[in-house]
This record gives sequence, C-alpha cells and structure tokens, in this order.
Amino acid sequence: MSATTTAETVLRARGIAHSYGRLEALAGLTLDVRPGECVALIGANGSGKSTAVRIIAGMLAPTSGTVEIAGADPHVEPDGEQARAALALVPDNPLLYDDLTIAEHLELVGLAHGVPDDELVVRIPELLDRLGLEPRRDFLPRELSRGMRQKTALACALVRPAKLLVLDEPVVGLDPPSQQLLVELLQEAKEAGVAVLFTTHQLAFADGLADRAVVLQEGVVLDTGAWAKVRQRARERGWQ
Ligand SMILES: Nc1ncnc2c1ncn2[C@@H]1O[C@H](COP(=O)(O)OP(=O)(O)OP(=O)(O)O)[C@@H](O)[C@H]1O
Repeated sequence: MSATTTAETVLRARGIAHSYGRLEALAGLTLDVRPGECVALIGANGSGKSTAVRIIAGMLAPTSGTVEIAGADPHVEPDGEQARAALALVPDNPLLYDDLTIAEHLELVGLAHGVPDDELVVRIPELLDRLGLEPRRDFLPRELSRGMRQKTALACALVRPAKLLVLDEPVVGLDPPSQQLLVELLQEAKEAGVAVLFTTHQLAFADGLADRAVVLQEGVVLDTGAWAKVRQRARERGWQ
C-alpha cells in the first residue's frame, strides 16, 4: 500500500487477532474504513465483534496484527494519544460518571476535545433535543433508563470532532424511533466525512447505512464485501 492510501484510510486494521487464554476469540481481521464510509461488523453472540472493537480502540492488545487510526497506532505511545483523539467510541456497555449530569457529560467531553464554548452552547442543547434527552439534561445517570444512558453515550461521541466513529451494538436497547434517529445521525456523520464502524447482529439495521460489511463467525471472517452482496448471502444462509 502506498503512503497516500494509508493517509486516506481512516481505520486500517491488518490481521488483528486475540486469544483469551486458550480461546482464540478473533483469528485475524483485516479491515479498512475510509472517510464518509460505513462498515458493519456482523456476527452472532460471541463471534468476536467486541474483541475487535476493543483492539481497534486501543483497549485490548492484539495477540497479532496491527491497527492504524488516521495513521497512528492506538497501542503505541505517543501515537496512541493521536489515535484516541481521532476516535469516538460508543462501547456496548458505556461507563458514565455517577456524579455528573447528562449535560455535564457532554460539556466535559466537548471541552476535553477542544470544542470552543460558543459551539458547545449550541451543540449540546441541539443534540440533547434530537435524542429526547433535553428534559433530563440535569439528571444523573442513575436517574435514567438504560436506553437514555445509551443515548447519552452516543451524544458524548457526537459532541466532539472525530475522524472515526466506532459503535459496539448501538441498536440494542433502543426503541424503533430511536433506532431510526440513530440511522439518521450516522448518515449525517458519514455525510460530514466521518468513517463509521458499527457492530450488530441485527442485519436490518445495516440496510441503507452500511456500504460494506464483514461477517464474523467464532472469530473467523466468514464473509466480506459490499453490503448488498453480504446481505444477500446472509439471507441465503438463512440469517434474516
Ligand atoms: N475477558 C474475556 N475473557 C475470556 N473470554 C472472553 C473475554 N471476553 C470475551 N471472551 C470470549 O471471546 C469470545 C468473543 O467474545 P466477544 O465479546 O468479542 O463477542 P461478541 O461478538 O461481541 O458477542 P456479543 O454479540 O454477545 O456481544 C466469546 O467466546 C467470549 O466468551
């Protein structure tokens, strides 16, 4: 690959693998996501999706393979800092601060990522309003439902600039209108040139959103390619 290609590819994962003891949870995943592109990582429970996300996010060291986010390796300092600055992550089980309100979470994340105050005073109410969280802006995480906590984590990822947005099972726990809103927000991120990677076991969610997909089965890449083709082959295998 030329240096130009590397620069244009926001996420570049090469043969990433991880074993938990004797269990090979991920056997070697190669993946590129470019600006404005959305890739779905599909697989049943335990197929290795979260393991892949944790390696990409720099939270879990790969047993083998490499990751680059905007040209920086999240597992090597000082590159890691640069990679983390480019990555906004919505984990499958988001951790929120017990004693910060919803609005304070967004302020903290925005300020930590250098969003100017005058932008934050516009963006925070706008995001809270779209996500239906505005009436709860001064609530603490423990006063929210699970879906609302998930939307708070999503808002935190969207309030800051990012080149790569990674979401682990973002649909789980969201009602149908919220799922539709999530699709719209991710479409907008794509249109703004953000590279998007999400995991799901719900194929319908990726319709109209994913450009490409990778299907994992027990840690092994079962299929990969353009979304429409992967979708068709999944249907043929009886996976609706
Ligand atoms: N910390 C861990 N220690 C040991 N085994 C683990 C650990 N985390 C995950 N595993 C195992 O690794 C495999 C892949 O798990 P992973 O969480 O990556 O799957 P997943 O596709 O995200 O599943 P789900 O859809 O249920 O979230 C599973 O067999 C799981 O039991």
